[in-house]
Amino acid sequence: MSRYPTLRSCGYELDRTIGTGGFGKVKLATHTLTGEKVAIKIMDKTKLGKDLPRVKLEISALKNLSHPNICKLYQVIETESHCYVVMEYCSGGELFDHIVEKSRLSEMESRMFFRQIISAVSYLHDNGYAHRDLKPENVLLDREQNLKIIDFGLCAKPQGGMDSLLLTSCGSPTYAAPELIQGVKYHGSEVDIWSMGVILYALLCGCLPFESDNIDELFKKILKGKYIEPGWLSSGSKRLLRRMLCVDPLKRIRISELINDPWISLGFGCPPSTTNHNVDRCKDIECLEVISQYCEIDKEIIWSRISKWKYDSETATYLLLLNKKKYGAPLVLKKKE
Ligand SMILES: [NH3+]CCCOc1cc(-c2cn[nH]c2)ccc1C(=O)Nc1ccccc1
Repeated sequence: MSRYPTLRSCGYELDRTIGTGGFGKVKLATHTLTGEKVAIKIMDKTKLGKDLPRVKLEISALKNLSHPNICKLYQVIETESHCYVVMEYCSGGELFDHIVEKSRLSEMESRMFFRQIISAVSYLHDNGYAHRDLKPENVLLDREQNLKIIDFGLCAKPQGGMDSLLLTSCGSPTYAAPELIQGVKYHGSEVDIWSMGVILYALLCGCLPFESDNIDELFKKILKGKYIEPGWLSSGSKRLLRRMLCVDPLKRIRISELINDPWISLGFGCPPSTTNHNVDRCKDIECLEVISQYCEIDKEIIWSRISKWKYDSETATYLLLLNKKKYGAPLVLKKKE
């Protein structure tokens, strides 16, 4: 008997655990109607305590965000004891494992991945959010090696917009900016740039710029901002890393400069895309037709309910059908038993 009967009754068949985090675990599952694989983050509300508001924050952030490099939200299921967040399954796993597998990536492959991170983070910042916990474990790959940023449990939407200061110290020290670990007031956008610098270093070098088993040693290294520049790094990548891993947040490169940095456009001839994507909120007649025939309800009535974006079972079915269409899979729903 499944430990989570709610999920089975909501149309999901659970599979193996694919991750565990501060808030609970993430399990692979199959959406019965469409046959699509999903990742379900399972949180026990009775154990979340003071972290419950962060879960609510992550869910509301994900409901407002729609970008090809941000892990999609499909459905939120809440019971008295648990919260289930149904998300996009990223079959390529963690970027971290991809780097370890290849020991380090070529400059071109690093650039291909890093441009996608820039595109997602600039979209985040433009929408008033800072992630604040960017690290290779929170960067996944889908089946086509597109990059997907996850875990918005520490994201912030400063009340006064991205120019107002934050104070909460959060995220993983290894990737955390000097001002964040010092506990001084900081701008969310600036700490994200630092973490992106740590990720770019990991892509190009196959190791981390600041590491130590001793937390005090680690803090000292971060506050000093000194790291090894392996011989294989090009002058362009060294210059960019120095501008991102700059201890003084006021002198650190800004996202607008990063987008236009020449190293980022090398071989692409143009900066990464920063346009706002809401392709998932489009009205797709084909997908509506499939749901309409299945439910025997007029497709305009179906659309009037889906376009409220309640992230209920109808939202999940529609978004998963859109996924199937994008990958050229047949648009069918499993027959009712
Ligand atoms: N560090 C990631 C482990 C948890 O994995 C996920 C988390 C989320 C997630 C968590 N919060 N928000 C989204 C969404 C998707 C996955 C996922 O697909 N993981 C995976 C897939 C294949 C192999 C290995 C791991």
